Amino acid sequence: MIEAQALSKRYGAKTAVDAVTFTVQPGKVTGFLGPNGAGKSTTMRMIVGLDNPSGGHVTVNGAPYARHRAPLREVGALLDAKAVHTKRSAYNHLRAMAATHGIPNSRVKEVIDLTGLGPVAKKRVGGFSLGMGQRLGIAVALLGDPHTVILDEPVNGLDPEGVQWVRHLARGLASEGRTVFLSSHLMSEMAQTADHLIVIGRGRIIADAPIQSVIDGQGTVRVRVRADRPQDLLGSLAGDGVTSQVLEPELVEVIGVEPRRIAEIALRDKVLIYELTPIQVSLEDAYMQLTQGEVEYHSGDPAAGPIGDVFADPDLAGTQDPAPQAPTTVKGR
Ligand SMILES: Nc1ncnc2c1ncn2[C@@H]1O[C@H](COP(=O)(O)OP(=O)(O)OP(=O)(O)O)[C@@H](O)[C@H]1O
Repeated sequence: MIEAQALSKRYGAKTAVDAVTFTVQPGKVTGFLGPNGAGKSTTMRMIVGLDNPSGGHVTVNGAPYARHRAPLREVGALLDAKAVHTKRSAYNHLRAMAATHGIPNSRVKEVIDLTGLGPVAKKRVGGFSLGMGQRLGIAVALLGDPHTVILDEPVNGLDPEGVQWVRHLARGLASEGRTVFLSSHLMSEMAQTADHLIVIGRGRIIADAPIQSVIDGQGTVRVRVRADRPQDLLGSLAGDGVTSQVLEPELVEVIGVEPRRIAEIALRDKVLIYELTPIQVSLEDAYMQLTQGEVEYHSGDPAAGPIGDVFADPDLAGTQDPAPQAPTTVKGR
């Protein structure tokens, strides 16, 4: 179990983590989500004693990380796979780590098999691909057979088989009663892996709940509608908080209006509806809504700026796919 109490980290004038209090429970996979720069890695680093808190405290399995006599057996962490720059082979790197922590060689072989590193175990780590480095980082995290596993972006660089493997690994560790805390920007993956979510924005917790509650809590209704006069229907549906997107000439997606209300308005306006399908809101939808206003580093409009200028080059005109129609917010119902 991980317990953080008013945990804070400041770097000069920047507050990276702002008095967060949370508990990561054993027997579950807890996902840690948040926009770039929200404070996820800093929080994870403080949990394993790599950064000192500016305020508050955090314990793992009842004690601060540094107080554990055999920390690798308590907590295994993958924090920065690239940090392993060594001329050693993966096998020797793991053996050295095992030796300094009193872990038998048989466990080294086990984690090599578990992480699929067998074919490259004798190769120098310096020549590893991102994905192999990531697998080695996970092997290190699992070396001490720890009760608590912390994985920062574990699927980064992994191929689809590797992504699926991490999912099964995380679920398997949790089903054995271990505490599993992992971050990822891949919402579809997180949706399949996590039981519980902690969402952080600008250093503060903005959600801490079972995953389904996070999705349901946003109260978003998304409905696909096929109609003979969709533009007329959209005009009548327009209102605050209502967003629509034309997908095909007679197919629109409406966000923010219940299906029954759409049908009532269509009936009143004599618009023929021949499909009305509520769509399951995704974790990504819920996350985007939850973190609106918490994103510090915004992406630019790809149609503008220097890249947009390239597309505007007459020599390139007509060589690009047409841009998809952006969602429109319609107001004034
Ligand atoms: N060593 C440091 N010195 C100064 N500022 C730092 C340091 N480490 C992190 N920060 C800042 O603290 C904030 C939180 O960073 P952190 O890496 O924890 O975010 P994150 O949620 O892990 O982001 P990402 O998703 O991009 O990995 C950022 O604004 C970052 O620039």
